[in-house]
Amino acid sequence: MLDESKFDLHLKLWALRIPRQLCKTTTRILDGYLLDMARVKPITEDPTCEKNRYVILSERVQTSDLSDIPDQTLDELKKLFEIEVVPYSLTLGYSYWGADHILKQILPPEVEVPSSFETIGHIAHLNLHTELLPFKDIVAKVIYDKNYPRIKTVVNKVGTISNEFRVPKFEILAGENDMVTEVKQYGSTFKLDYSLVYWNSRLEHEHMRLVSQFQPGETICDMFAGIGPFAIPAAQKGCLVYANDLNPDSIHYLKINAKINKVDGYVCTYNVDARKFICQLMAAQVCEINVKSDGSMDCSIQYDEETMAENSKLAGTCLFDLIQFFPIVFACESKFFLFFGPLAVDVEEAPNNATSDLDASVAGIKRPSDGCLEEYRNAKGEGLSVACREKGSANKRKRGSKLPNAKTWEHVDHVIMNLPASALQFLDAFRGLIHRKYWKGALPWIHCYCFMRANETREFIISEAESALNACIQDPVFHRVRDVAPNKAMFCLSFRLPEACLIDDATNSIHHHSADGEL
Ligand SMILES: C[S@@+](CC[C@H](N)C(=O)[O-])C[C@H]1O[C@@H](n2cnc3c(N)ncnc32)[C@H](O)[C@@H]1O
Repeated sequence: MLDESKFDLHLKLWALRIPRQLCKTTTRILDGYLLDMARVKPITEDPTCEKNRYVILSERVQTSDLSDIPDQTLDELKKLFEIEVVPYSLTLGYSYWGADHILKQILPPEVEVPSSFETIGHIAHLNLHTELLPFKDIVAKVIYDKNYPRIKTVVNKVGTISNEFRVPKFEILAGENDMVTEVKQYGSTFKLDYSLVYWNSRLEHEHMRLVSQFQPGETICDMFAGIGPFAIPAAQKGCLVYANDLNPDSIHYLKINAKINKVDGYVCTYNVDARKFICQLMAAQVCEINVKSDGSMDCSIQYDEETMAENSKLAGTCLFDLIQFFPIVFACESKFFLFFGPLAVDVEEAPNNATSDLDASVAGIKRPSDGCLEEYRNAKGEGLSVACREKGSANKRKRGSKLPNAKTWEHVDHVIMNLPASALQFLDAFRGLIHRKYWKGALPWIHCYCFMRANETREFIISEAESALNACIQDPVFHRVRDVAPNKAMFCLSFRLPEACLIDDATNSIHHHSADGEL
């Protein structure tokens, strides 16, 4: 328990009783001799007469004869009114002092007073050093008292982050047990449960820096989107965003945030592993699903029409994962055909070498109706999210911005990879992912976040990225995001995906660079 009376400071001061209408002139004349303490006004009510005021004098004025004030100043006052000096007692208590003043008195001198905390909506995250842990409750109470009502919950991280969703465990030290909050960043609103999803307020500038590089109308893929701090502002700017996260709670809040910010028609959400996400989104593929009489389904996937071996890339993909990705669905009796890759452009352009099942069904096939999707939902008993590009409103989106027409296997402008601990290791997913014969325009920019330790160099990071891609990176751009520890910094490595990563359609093989960078 904190004894708040311990912080009371009793001051014995002097005040002048003056007519109310002379307050301004008197304070001007007494400049330098008035009480000068933060958050305490030197003019106050006279409890005995409402026509008068007390002008409280500074501690420098120690006697009632006012001998500490120059005669000249007093003479000036005497011209205005008859000087009347009264004793004035002032008590500055717990509520007056700031957290820093109180904590300095409570904590042992050898312990450093915590100077700041991260604010996430109404939550204060303390992140206390080990030496402060024995005092955590009292520190939290002071932080809570001094910042209420802006702060309603004070938490501290327990242990180190070990889970793949990058969400720390928290203990609530003071205030309400409520971890659902709202944060505003550069005009976007984010709702989140801080105990379930990743959030770092310190990345605010980085989110904006990267989004400022996107142009309205561009297509963005965010492989580790969290609750949307890149995705939402990008969509607000006029981009079409494909946003993925492995944490189902992140996707839950990402969807909510897209709605809150009125860009739900422009943010397509996915909840799969990032490697699977980028493969399914950017590879040109054909998929056939057979619904069996017992409601279960069979699925066969073709890459590039004939490369059935590539099926292994999607091994373990469940149908529900797959169906999230495909904007065009055809139904034919008990079969559903999901067309993507070149087939999705237009049914009439279906290549001759499509499988016989596909050939048979292409004749007379109609665009999917809501009924068809509904049928799938019923068969599967789960929600379905497809074809998000035309629905919804976007009041906050940049006026006049046009959504891109190209499909994601034809063109993507930027790929964001913000999982600094391991994003570099996901770069291998781009090997042979894109087919030159379908791709339109420039290859995407990859923005890959990473950590660099004091004993590592930029060249080392680039060589890691190049060996994952199995290709040389041209003109890499490094941006130092922030220092995360004394010998560890977070960087963003941006580069255009090298041509050498593409599948060369003539040979149906991936271009490789030799060691000296030649093709
Ligand atoms: C460092 S956070 C970044 C979130 C967000 N982009 C931001 O800037 O706040 C990394 C995110 O990647 C997600 N994640 C971790 N492993 C993943 C994986 N294998 N595939 C997809 N997402 C993953 C986590 O759930 C987390 O939300």
